[in-house]
Amino acid sequence: MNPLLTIKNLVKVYGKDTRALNGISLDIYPGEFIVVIGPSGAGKSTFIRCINRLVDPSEGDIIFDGQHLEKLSGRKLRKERSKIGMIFQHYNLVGRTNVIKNVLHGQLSNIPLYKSLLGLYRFEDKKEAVELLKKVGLQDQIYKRADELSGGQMQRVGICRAILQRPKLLLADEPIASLDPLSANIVMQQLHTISKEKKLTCIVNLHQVDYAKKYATRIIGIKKGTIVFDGAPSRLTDDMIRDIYEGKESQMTLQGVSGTQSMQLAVGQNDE
Ligand SMILES: Nc1ncnc2c1ncn2[C@@H]1O[C@H](COP(=O)(O)OP(=O)(O)OP(=O)(O)O)[C@@H](O)[C@H]1O
Repeated sequence: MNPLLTIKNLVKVYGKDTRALNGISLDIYPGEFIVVIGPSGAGKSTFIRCINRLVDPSEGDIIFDGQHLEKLSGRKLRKERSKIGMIFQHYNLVGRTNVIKNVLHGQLSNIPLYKSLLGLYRFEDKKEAVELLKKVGLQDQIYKRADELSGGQMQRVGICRAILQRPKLLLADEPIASLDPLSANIVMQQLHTISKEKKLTCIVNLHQVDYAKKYATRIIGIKKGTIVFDGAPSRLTDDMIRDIYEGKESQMTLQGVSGTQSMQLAVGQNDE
């Protein structure tokens, strides 16, 4: 099987000397559900954002679906980017717009501007938007304004919008970091279920190691801009987790059976 995404020697330097990524190389294959873990400041967000060029890399190759994304700009970049869905920590919904229109924004790059301004979305897009909203349990909120929803509901709309884009790759940058444990559990479960159903390739940044172990087909551990672990969740031992988070306080959360209790474990008490 050919990789969907190949990253070679990816380096990102912010300003003069903040080396956020220090030469990351890896292949990502269709259908993988990858969770990226690592302490705060390790470079997880920078890594995800370099893939869709929200952040411009300083060096390296990003070969997605046969295209060198690092070389593209303008229309060609927008075209390739439309194949990559993104889920944000703070949802990035249009608050004054209703739920279904927010989901339909996933199709903005595929319809002419005047049609989107007039709300003239295709029938099949509207149908799929409703089906997706049903799937995540928001069928009763379809015409509600997005800013009237809870954080967990907003993120479920964010997932539907990203899926309606019909992407080949889905990126999620700390999708549950702003949510309470119960909502986080629901959002992770739905993200995982929908991605599996749609056979999507996903890369998700998380602080919670327990979710990484529960859902990932492969975990990437990043520390100081370098990959320090790359493998199956079963291979990630407690000692390795400690090494990854050494000197930092991690948010390893142990979920209770109900998913409502969470216990914070501090790994390495010598926090800087
Ligand atoms: N726009 C920016 N300008 C300058 N430095 C930045 C910028 N964004 C990130 N950095 C720096 O790059 C490094 C990696 O940051 P990044 O946000 O990628 O890490 P992270 O692992 O996602 O952290 P967190 O889990 O806290 O979100 C950090 O030292 C950070 O301060």
